[in-house]
Amino acid sequence: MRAERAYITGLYARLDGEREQARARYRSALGETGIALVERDADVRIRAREAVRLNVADNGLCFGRLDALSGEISYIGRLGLFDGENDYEPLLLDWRAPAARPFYVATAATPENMRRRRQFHALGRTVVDFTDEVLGRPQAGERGDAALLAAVNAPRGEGMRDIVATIQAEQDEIIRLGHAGVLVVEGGPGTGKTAVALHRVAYLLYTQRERMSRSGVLVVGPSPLFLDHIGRVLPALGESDVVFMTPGDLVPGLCVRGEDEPDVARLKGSLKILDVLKAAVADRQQVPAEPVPVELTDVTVELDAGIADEARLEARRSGLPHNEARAVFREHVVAIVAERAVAKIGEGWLTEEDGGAWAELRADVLEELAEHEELDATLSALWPDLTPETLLAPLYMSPRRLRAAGGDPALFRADGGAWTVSDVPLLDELADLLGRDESAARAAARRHWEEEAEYSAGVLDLVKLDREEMDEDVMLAAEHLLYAEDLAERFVERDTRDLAERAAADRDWTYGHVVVDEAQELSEMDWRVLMRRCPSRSFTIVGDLAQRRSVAGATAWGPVLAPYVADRWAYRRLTVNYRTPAEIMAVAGALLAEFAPDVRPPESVRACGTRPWSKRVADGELRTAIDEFERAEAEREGTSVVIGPADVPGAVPPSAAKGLEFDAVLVVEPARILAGGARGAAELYVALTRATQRLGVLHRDPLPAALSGLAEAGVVRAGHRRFL
Ligand SMILES: Nc1ncnc2c1ncn2[C@@H]1O[C@H](COP(=O)(O)OP(=O)(O)OP(=O)(O)O)[C@@H](O)[C@H]1O
Repeated sequence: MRAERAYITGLYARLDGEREQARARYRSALGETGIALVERDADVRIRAREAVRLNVADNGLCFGRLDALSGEISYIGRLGLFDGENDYEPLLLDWRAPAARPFYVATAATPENMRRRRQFHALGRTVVDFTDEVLGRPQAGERGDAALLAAVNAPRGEGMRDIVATIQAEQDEIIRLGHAGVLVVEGGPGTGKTAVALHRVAYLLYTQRERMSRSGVLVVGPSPLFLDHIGRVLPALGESDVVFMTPGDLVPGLCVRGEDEPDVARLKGSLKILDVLKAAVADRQQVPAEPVPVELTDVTVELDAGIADEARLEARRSGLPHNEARAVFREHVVAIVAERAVAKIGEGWLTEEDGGAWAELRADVLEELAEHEELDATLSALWPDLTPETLLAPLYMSPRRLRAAGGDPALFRADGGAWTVSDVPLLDELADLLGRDESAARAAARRHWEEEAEYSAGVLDLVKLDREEMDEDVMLAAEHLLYAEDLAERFVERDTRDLAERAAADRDWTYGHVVVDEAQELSEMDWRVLMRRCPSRSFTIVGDLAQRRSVAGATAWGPVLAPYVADRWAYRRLTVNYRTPAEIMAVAGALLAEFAPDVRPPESVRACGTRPWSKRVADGELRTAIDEFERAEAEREGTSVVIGPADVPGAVPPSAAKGLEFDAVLVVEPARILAGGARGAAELYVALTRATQRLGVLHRDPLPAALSGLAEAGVVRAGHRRFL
């Protein structure tokens, strides 16, 4: 123990030394002069990142040691440290380094040329204990799991923690999997799917740093609460090039939380909606019902349905998106209108021989048409410039438009722009179908330019204020040389925002890797958005079909992925539940057997010695019973939650608890959760599997049969703690 303490104290000393150097480099980068601002910003950012990387390791810098059969010893930790004075010998191996792998996968039966695994337990920077496993000698059980059990039993605090010290072999295999394409990881509740996916991100960022830190990683999770819950894990591993989003945030500028009724969500989530969107765009490409007169100086011609139809055909044939095809439409209308006008004007006084005069006439007419405001207005009415929002909102609000596009009447809503999460993939799809609205882009560029020029003019004004203190000649020269707009141009420099910020704001950003959590909830249309964001198809998809709540979600992975990668995707299963103790999983498992008899529940890694309980309450007693639970939990360490139907005060619906966990969970009115919609059983299953220690159920209606394994509260059984 003394030797280990000394070694680990030495590691912290080395870390402190490196930190001090990194801070000094950061400070000097901040003060750098004589280089361009852009370069300095980049340098500062690199140095800041270096300092952050070294800052993450204050707790559990080193958590293990491996002794190989060859006698070689390595220490494993959150980051790599090298001995600067001794040929850069590794002092501490980064957990992601290939040489650290045996630490996670060696077992008594397959020792991977290792003799012993040692796991340290620390308080702050001090090692207080360690456990040893001797490998290569078959023994009962796979691993001496003291460290794992301590980790999974510990009370939960703010957010999820990383699991680097106790990654299990089946998890490690997934984290390090060399598969470059789509990987689906399935497993029951609490099997560490989220933890594994996040550690895989850290691993990919470590092994493919160059590529990943250029393009970043996108993590998609079910709710902002969930993203908060997992938000600490990657920063704790020193990673920051990661963007977190819910499906409602996938289109920049939108932050949508509302949901549609299940039937509408199903319609919008299906690929069949694509035909409706295409037809809705086509429906906005009109021909005039009555001929529209186009008045020119010398003649008036008519823009009739025939002309518009011909031009529309050409524009559609161009294969360009709607807004870009508008130029083709315009060009054809103008060409035909011009021909008619020229023929009309020249009729009777110009002959075939008057080639030059015809050409001149045509040029005059075209010039007039180019600036013709009424024609412009007519063209805009026939083929309007559209944004996804200005197409979709009026479509929802108009039964006529819906009918014309072949949309289900159920898609109607009075407030067209009250976006729901199911609208987000439709808006994203429309961005492609409509193409760029160049006028908007140009206006934005102009605004940007004007703002910059204004800022520069402000700078010049400031300079002028100082004029008394400046040499008059120098001042004049500066004013003459630095026109505001020139100055603005100098300020238009490379974007200096963080990668995560830039990526989140840019619909055309393509990520190096995408993690999809609770992936069973995503609709076919959601998958299209995600695939567009990652053309290289590098995905870690984690989910559990049995926990699916959304009617538009996946019932199998194959059909969801086939349009993008055919059958070229890898599948892995996780089988051990690290969250829910065996006693609670037994109850949840009985429910699972009822609604998904083919799915095997995961096996809990531990029992907690306490049976989950139920209590029947009379109508007026529910509130008091909830209060009682909350009071009892407030006195304990850890976290708790009440999960129930939306109308129970103080309760959160199961959907809001998705992916989260709490030390204690009180489920209220399970029969109503079960009966509440097409996926009620899955919702109740999610609710029951959130607890790491204690589960209670309060009910007024009779308990669903599947929950008969609960102990009735008030009955004290030998060996079981009493609740309430
Ligand atoms: N190897 C491990 N060591 C310690 N804790 C672990 C390990 N694997 C998972 N856990 C813990 O188990 C709990 C459940 O993990 P996680 O939330 O990733 O499960 P999940 O499969 O995503 O669950 P769900 O499907 O219910 O959302 C977390 O507290 C996680 O830290």
